[in-house]
Amino acid sequence: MSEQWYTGVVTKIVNETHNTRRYWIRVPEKAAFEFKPGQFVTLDLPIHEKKNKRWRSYSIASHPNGSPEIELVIVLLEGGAGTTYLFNEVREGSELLLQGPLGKFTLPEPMEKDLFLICTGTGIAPFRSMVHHLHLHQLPHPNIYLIFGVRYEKDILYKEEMRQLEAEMPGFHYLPTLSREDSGLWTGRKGYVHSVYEELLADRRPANFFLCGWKAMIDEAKQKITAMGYDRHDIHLELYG
Ligand SMILES: Cc1cc2nc3c(=O)[nH]c(=O)nc-3n(C[C@H](O)[C@H](O)[C@H](O)COP(=O)(O)OP(=O)(O)OC[C@H]3O[C@@H](n4cnc5c(N)ncnc54)[C@H](O)[C@@H]3O)c2cc1C
Repeated sequence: MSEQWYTGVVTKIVNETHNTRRYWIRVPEKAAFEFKPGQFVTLDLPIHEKKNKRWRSYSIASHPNGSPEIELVIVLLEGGAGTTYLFNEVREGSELLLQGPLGKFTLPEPMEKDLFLICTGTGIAPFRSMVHHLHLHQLPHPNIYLIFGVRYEKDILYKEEMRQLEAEMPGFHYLPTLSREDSGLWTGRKGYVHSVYEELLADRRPANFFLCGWKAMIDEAKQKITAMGYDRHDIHLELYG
């Protein structure tokens, strides 16, 4: 774990959806930004005098690739000080103070049980990193179910890329699930993420759960998964707030 602060330079910003942006940040002090898929960085944003009120954490959405650059995917929270700053003030070429890599939300070693990666919104970030990493290095893995909840089809992040990975990776199942889509054009899963893993685990086979996103989804998933008879040690969390 690194407690040093680095100056990163924003090299590219791309709108991923109507309210979510991808930020690429290069850290020139590091020849390669080394981290484990699933880890995060903390940004020190100039939004408050007090240090601890300036810090905002973001999962690394890219996979380790030997370069000094990482990608973050950030949703604008209305009235949120950190994301308002990132969306309104930060441009390509801007500098950001960051610390990392941090966190223990990483793939189990060895991976013996089926993996259920359950997320909402930008909670997909650490899982994108993990799945790309497994694919790139052709690492052996059990069945992986990426259950990704958003409200509408327009909110889905990395859609084409995830579909491509699913086509190329035997045992990887991509399950975007929409809670509010009612256009009639969506033929995929509807409802909340919970009904998806409940259905897939009707046989109660051994499984490992990784949950990432905001409190409401995580609390509900923890409660439902333990009610299904799984041990709390099989549940790993990355709570965004
Ligand atoms: C380890 C970690 C990794 C994270 N990774 C990401 C990431 O990859 N992408 C990302 O967009 N965010 C991520 N977050 C959340 C991020 O750190 C900020 O909390 C978020 O960007 C809001 O910051 P803000 O200053 O705009 O809002 P604040 O003013 O700090 O937020 C106000 C309140 O809103 C809640 N909140 C914030 N966003 C949401 C939301 N979308 N839905 C429901 N409640 C919310 C917060 O819990 C807080 O109580 C992560 C958080 C942690 C702890």
